[in-house]
Amino acid sequence: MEGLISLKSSPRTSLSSFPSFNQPPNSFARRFSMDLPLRRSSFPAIRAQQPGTISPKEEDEEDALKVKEWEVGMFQNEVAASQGIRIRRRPPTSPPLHYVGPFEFRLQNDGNTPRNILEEIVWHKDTEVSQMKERKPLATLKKFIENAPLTRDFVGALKAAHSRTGLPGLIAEVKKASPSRGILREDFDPVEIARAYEKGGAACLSVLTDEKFFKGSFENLEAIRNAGLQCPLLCKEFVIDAWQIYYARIKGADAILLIAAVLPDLDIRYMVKICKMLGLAALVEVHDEREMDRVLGIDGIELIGINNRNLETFEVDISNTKKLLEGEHGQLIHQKDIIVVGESGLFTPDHVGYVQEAGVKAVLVGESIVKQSDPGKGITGLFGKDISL
Ligand SMILES: O=P(O)(O)OC[C@@H](O)[C@@H](O)c1c[nH]c2ccccc12
Repeated sequence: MEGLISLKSSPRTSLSSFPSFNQPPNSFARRFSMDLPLRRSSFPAIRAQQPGTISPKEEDEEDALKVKEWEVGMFQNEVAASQGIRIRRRPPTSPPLHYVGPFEFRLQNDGNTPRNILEEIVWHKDTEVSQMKERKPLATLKKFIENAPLTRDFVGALKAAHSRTGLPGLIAEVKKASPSRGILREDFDPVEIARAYEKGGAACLSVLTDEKFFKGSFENLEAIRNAGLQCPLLCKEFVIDAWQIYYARIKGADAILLIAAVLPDLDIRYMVKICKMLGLAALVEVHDEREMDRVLGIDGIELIGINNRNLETFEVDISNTKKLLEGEHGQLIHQKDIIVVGESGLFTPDHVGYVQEAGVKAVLVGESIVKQSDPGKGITGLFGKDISL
């Protein structure tokens, strides 16, 4: 570390704040270090005379790019950490995604390995999104959106269902599998399930689009959108880049999930604005008090989801909804006229009654209804009465 001492003089960085997982690229250390042994090839002048090597200018540019990538990664993680966000974005030095040899040979827990499932999902998403972006650049998506049909009123549908039934409006989730529960339903026909949900009285539908961890897809979202149903659709994704919001809009979403455990405040502000611009509702998900505080400090949020499942450990505790709605939080939510959605782990009419009592006007339910042979009847079981009437 001593070799990096001259970094202290950089106006934008401080050595003490370097996250240990995010080491600078070698070229960076090389450039700024007085102590590192100088290899012959480090001297552009000498190397330039060797035939077949890259030019000093090329190497400089490559170095500059690596430094930039590393700096951006570092600041992003630092900003996030200062807001209590534990999920780190994929460090530039993380292990390759393709097979490079036996797993045992890779370095574990040196900061290059995801610390929990949410971090693993987010790191994988980073790679996935950069590949998708290359294939469909934002400019192309924007052109499609110009001709896309109007979105449906997601929040309005929840409010209408709540006033019609006196029960929380239901967002019924089309979910084939999850990392914590494995496959939930073998005979999985997304459109059939969506139809059954709508018939059973769901106000809105949630469609998982993550392929690797939830066995969902954007094709499912699109197919459900094209099936002629009325319910507004939530795109259930791990959004880390605004590009995904545009993509979801094209594939038929009326709303999109934004997870506060993953996104710093500035990203949430920016993404909420993009959602408004595109006619989408943003469901901003929180799991603890700190995230609730952060989200309540952001203007323009209409819909907050309280996840009863901790996405880092998979623990489910429905009293989390109650805890996060007590005291000042509850008052602020009321003043701001925000609709709260109770999410995850709801199986019985008692559970629904419990979160309603806590103050939610909507619930998001997957497992307990998707597992039933008739998911529409599953809804009747969940509420203890037929809510389709
Ligand atoms: O199947 P459950 O326990 O009823 O949960 C549904 C929904 O809340 C859950 O799928 C969920 C809530 N937030 C998420 C974020 C990503 C993936 C999935 C989720």
